[in-house]
Amino acid sequence: PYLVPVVILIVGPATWVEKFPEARGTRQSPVDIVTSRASSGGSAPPLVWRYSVNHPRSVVNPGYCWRVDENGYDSELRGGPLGSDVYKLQQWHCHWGSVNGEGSEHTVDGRAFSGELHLVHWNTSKYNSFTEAAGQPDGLAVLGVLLMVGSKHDELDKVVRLLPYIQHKGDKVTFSEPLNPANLLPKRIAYWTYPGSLTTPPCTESVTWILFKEPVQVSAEQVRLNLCYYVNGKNV
Ligand SMILES: O=C(O)Cc1ccc(OCc2ccccc2)cc1
Ligand SMILES: [Zn+2]
Repeated sequence: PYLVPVVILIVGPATWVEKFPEARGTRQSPVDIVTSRASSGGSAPPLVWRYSVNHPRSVVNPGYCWRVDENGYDSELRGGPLGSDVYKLQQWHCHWGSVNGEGSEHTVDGRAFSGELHLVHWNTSKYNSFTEAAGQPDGLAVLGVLLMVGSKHDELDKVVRLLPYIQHKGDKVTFSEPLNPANLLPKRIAYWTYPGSLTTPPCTESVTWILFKEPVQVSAEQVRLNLCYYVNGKNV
């Protein structure tokens, strides 16, 4: 019998460990949140945040989904699991799936959501730059917001309506319409938190994850707009 050449093509997360040893770590994200195993918050102080609203922001196509850069404008996230350090919003971005209902990074009791918004903050009490903080175990704090299909999200629409103008990787558009990132968060601010990592290479274990329990609703059209523009950063 002739020998059939067997080529095993390993792509995606399975190959990340080769290039990014951190991906082999013990606090890798995302995870499935097993709600029955979550301990109660105990006496953690309240999580508080304040964001700048009226400043120019840029929406970028980084090659996956989209990212909004805060361009260093003032903001603060403190309290909750963050000890006495003050964190600042660097950027926020989203993760969408290619099939509705399967886009989130985290799952809750095995259930995936249509998408997940990440507001990425860095520890300004201890570090001098985002890049420096991104390499430290207490360097980053990411607020995670689960997205489900429902009514249209007006604040998020300020970004979604710009997507047709950044269809290719590297495209960027700047807008000055007032936008309050706090309006992207759910009404109820109960959350799960755990020490984790970047969910994309270099998978550095530098993220304190804070995932809100209450999903936020976005319209089916908003999901479609995200899906049709961002499947692996290529416009489709
Ligand atoms: O939100 C996430 O998925 C985690 C995450 C957080 C921050 C992040 O920043 C990318 C980055 C990391 C290190 C240096 C420069 C840029 C990339 C991913
Ligand atoms: Zn993310």
